[in-house]
Amino acid sequence: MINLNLPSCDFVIFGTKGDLAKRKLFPSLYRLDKANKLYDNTRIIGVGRADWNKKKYLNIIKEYLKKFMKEKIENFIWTKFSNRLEFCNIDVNNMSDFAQLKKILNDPEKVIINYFAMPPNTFSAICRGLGAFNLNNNMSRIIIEKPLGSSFKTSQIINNQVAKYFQESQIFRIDHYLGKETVLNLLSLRFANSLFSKNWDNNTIDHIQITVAEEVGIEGRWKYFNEFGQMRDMVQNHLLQLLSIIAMEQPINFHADSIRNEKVKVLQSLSLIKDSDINKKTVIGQYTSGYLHGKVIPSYLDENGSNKKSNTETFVSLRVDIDNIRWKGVPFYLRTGKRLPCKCSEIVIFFKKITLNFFSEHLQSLPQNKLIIRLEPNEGLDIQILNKIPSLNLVHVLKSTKLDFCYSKNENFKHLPSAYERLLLECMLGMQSLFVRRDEVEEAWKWVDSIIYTWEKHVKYPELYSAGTWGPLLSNNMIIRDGRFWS
Ligand SMILES: NC(=O)C1=CN([C@@H]2O[C@H](COP(=O)(O)OP(=O)(O)OC[C@H]3O[C@@H](n4cnc5c(N)ncnc54)[C@H](OP(=O)(O)O)[C@@H]3O)[C@@H](O)[C@H]2O)C=CC1
Ligand SMILES: O=C1O[C@H](COP(=O)(O)O)[C@@H](O)[C@H](O)[C@H]1O
Repeated sequence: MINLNLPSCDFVIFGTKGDLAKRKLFPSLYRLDKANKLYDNTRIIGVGRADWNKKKYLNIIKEYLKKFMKEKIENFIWTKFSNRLEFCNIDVNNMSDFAQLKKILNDPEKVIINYFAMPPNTFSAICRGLGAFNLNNNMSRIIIEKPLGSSFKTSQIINNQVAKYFQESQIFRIDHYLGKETVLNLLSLRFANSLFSKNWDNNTIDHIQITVAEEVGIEGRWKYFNEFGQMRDMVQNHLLQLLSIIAMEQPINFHADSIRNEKVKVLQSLSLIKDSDINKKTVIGQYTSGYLHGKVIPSYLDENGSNKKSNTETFVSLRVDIDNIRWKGVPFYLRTGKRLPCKCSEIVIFFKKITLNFFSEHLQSLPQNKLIIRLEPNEGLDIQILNKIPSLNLVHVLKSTKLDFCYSKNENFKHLPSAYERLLLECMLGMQSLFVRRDEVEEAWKWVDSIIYTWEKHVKYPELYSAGTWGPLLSNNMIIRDGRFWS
């Protein structure tokens, strides 16, 4: 149940007809309602450009839920949920339209959560509209989506526009990876287990791999994606957030700023990749047609339908070094791409082999210890260790074996709330630790900009890879050159 000492709230969803609202926000709000996590008087006000009456609006939202939720709509929950719904016809470029919203938001005691599920070039107009009607007062919060800008400079412009109307404590920058259960578990794994907390540095770890592989292609977002590419769409935010959590020092407590302070230090310590290393440490790719699960997949260029040429990357792999005492000499290999063989996100920690002991000769030919953190699917962990094979043999023969923990096989771990459910709830409660602070976004952009700038300077084109494969061969070469292999 929600904490009744906190003020109740209303949600305002700008962009109620958009893809994000349909696929993620309404289903998550429905599930929060089903879990009794919304206040009785919470309303959900959809903002969009349409002449819809309430009946039409309710039908539309019900259709979204039917289409995008795995579970069936329950009549009782739908009745409760639909009573919360209202529609407000606003073109955010017409400031006077906000007067209608002001009329609806008539309870000064309530927190208002404004979700900007809209293109970033509308953020400034929304802020102005809210400001004009004092809807940016201290009861008001905003949630803004990634990517915030397409470079350090453009992210500053957006952050500055928003900061004219809202304090940092009112701004919730969402990165949905931070709401995934398995990502939240990284904190527990690292800091609640002495097994790992004491063995998490360059004395014990050889290298770390972070893979975020997607099966999907561009899914009707070609125009947006072609401007951004995988580096800006995925690495700048999701992958660098994962890396920061894996690499950060232990925060002094769970407070938002304690966690964000540690993450930002990691981002500030990312080594810049020298011009002369750009081909050694970075690989970009673009998919051509291929096969996935026996189906023919069109190339990136054909997905667009207009035969437009493009050098946008749909795949990136990088060797990242962190310039601090804990991580000196431990490379982080990052890889992410569209149209890879499976949807699979995982972090693999490769521990160093033991050198000087009585097994040492034998050990050199055996795999090193690994901790495999499966973010999705098959959420869970594997630990790979060496065990003696039972036998009467007088010498110890060792074999790499797995300790496997899988969420779905454990009664207490079966229900995984979705990332957006978690993040909407945290915002309702005013908790910012799972949201990204301005300096984190900006530090991540500075580092990503430096790489993109070098790619452009050296006119680096993406290597082609067939859909359904693990990206360009050069990505394998990048890691093999260091004497290692992708997991
Ligand atoms: N879709 C996704 O999975 C993800 C999206 N995001 C981010 O979320 C945000 C929204 O994305 P998405 O839902 O895909 O975008 P869409 O283009 O699907 O939706 C945007 C919505 O904004 C509305 N809109 C645009 N201009 C105005 C205006 N002047 N007044 C009122 N409404 C307006 C559009 O209304 P109309 O229909 O009338 O044009 C549309 O419903 C973006 O910032 C995106 O980068 C981030 C991660 C994932
Ligand atoms: O933010 C984004 O994330 C999705 C991948 O999210 P996931 O939760 O399904 O792993 C990605 O497909 C999209 O391009 C990007 O904008």
